[in-house]
Amino acid sequence: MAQRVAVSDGGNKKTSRVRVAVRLRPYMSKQDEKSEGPCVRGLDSQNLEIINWRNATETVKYHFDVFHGEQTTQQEVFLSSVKPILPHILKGQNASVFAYGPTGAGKTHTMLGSSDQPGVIPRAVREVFNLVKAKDEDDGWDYSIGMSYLEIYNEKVLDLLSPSSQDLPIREDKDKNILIPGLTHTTISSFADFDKHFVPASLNRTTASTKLNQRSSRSHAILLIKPHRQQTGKLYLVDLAGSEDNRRTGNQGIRLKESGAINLSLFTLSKVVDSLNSGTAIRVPYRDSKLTRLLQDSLGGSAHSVMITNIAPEYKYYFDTFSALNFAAKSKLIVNKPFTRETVAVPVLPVKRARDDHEAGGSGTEPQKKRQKEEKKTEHSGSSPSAHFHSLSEPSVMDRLIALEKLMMSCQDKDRTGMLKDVAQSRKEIQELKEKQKELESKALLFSRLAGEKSSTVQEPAFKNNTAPLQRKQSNATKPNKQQAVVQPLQVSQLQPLQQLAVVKKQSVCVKKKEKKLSDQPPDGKENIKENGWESQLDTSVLEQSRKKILQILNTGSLKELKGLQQIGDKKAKLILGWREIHGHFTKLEDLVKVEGMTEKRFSSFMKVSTVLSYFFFVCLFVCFFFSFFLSFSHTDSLAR
Ligand SMILES: Nc1ncnc2c1ncn2[C@@H]1O[C@H](COP(=O)(O)OP(=O)(O)OP(=O)(O)O)[C@@H](O)[C@H]1O
Repeated sequence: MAQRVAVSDGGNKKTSRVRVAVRLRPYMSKQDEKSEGPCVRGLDSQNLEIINWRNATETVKYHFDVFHGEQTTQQEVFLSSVKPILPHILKGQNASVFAYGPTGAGKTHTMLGSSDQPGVIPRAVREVFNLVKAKDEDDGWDYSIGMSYLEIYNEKVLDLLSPSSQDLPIREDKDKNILIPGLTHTTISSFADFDKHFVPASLNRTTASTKLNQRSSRSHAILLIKPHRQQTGKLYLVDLAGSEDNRRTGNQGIRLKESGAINLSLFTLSKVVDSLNSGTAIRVPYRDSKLTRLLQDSLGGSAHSVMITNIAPEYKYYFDTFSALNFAAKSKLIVNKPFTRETVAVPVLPVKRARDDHEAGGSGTEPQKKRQKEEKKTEHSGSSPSAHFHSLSEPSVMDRLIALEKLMMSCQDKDRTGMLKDVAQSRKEIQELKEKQKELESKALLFSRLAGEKSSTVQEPAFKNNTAPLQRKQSNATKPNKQQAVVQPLQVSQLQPLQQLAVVKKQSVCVKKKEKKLSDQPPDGKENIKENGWESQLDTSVLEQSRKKILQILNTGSLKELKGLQQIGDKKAKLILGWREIHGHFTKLEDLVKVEGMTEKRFSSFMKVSTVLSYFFFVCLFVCFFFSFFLSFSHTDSLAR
């Protein structure tokens, strides 16, 4: 069994890192109608692997303190992950055990369990009684224990032992102990006594049905156990609400709001665990959520903490599993660099242990082989392996995976430096392109005034001669590199169809007319363009590309990049970032109307201006090139004369 690791903070104080266990729940084939088999599996008692979303013939391997496979019993989880930390609370140290993971992956099963398979909570309480009893016999201790039970729902602290109470405050005393004035503290003298209070109080917890779980926990449930002695520490047993992707849970309205609060507090928890384990953060962001504020004296410092990350094996949980593993691996990584990213080609996959075969229930093995064969075939045929993940084919999911992978990779300093360089380079290029665009727009306006109707008689060779420098710019901006695959400026996408421009001259002229109409419209860009007319006059492939790039910026762009979009100011960009934080990614551009203050009209105006401007940009270039040629031609002509 892995030992608790204490990391010296340089002084006398020792800081315990958070031990991380991962528990994979059994495959529930009924839930997965397609019976695709598992996407993740255990390798041994500390390692597991998940299929690589980028290339389905590869796997990503993770290492943790403990890995609990599908067949692991409740007793085994308790013995290996929880029991060892309990004696510390009798020595005056605090401890916390929390179950983290996606909705429906087995957190409540792990923490609470059922009457025939009791989980961590009843087992830990029983064990604390045993420990206290032993002390009582040895040193004449008082036998009783105190319990409190609360939930954090929508960032409110609610007393589950006194359900009528309101949101309770969280305070810190002079010794940095976290207190909740007004929280019920009940004395229990036996396990039966505990049961008597705990069971009805658990029914007060906020749960609701989501697409993924009939009884999904919508709050973080926190049980506090404290032996009645001056010198004892306290034990927090926490069943966290599920980390969730709202597109899959089908959450709307109040569920969506709950979900926002859940995801934000889990995000803060991840930052806290990360900064604790890195040991480098000046400030651990405990105060950023009620959950972490409450756990402050029992997470980090001298406290002993265990995080049991629950995951599910079905493909439909793939994205959630991947995120949960990265969250858990990140918290392990900094201490002993346990996380390794390896790729294992299918033919040389480690031979499954007999138990794994059994776990797959026979049904998982065949479809998996079949799938691997198909995956290989597709790889040879040159199509993207990620296409196998039909549930992941959504571009926004891909974007999130790319962002996640960046997060994973960012832990390696070398990659991080390279990435930062690339980002800086991309930003520089975006800025240059913006400046160039501005310059060209003003030149084009000047030339168009001079030229009047002559622009329609443009000759192709002049245009061709002038394309080279811009193409060079374009190739610089689009050279394959990680960051540009994720964040691509609108201006870059506008440059791509440049080569087509000479061929589709007729369309350009058509857009030029549109440009005139645009200039007639009022500043909000709402009027004078017939609803169905403007898009139909633009080249559909360019239009599509333009929409795609805008969506990409909405989903992955920084505040600055969002502000670079037409009609998106500082406030709107912040609202977009906030929406993204809470709800995940925009699946389509039309989702933008869900952002506060973005009405249908504003959205339509935003779309028109953004898309038409990209065309306008081409026209400017076109006119500019023509006049450069025209002027040089007139100059040569006058010299000849
Ligand atoms: N290790 C396991 N063995 C058997 N059944 C399990 C296991 N883990 C979970 N389950 C079953 O899976 C279902 C979902 O589990 P559970 O309710 O514990 O998920 P959860 O992560 O707490 O979800 P939520 O976040 O929505 O509350 C339940 O029916 C549970 O009994």
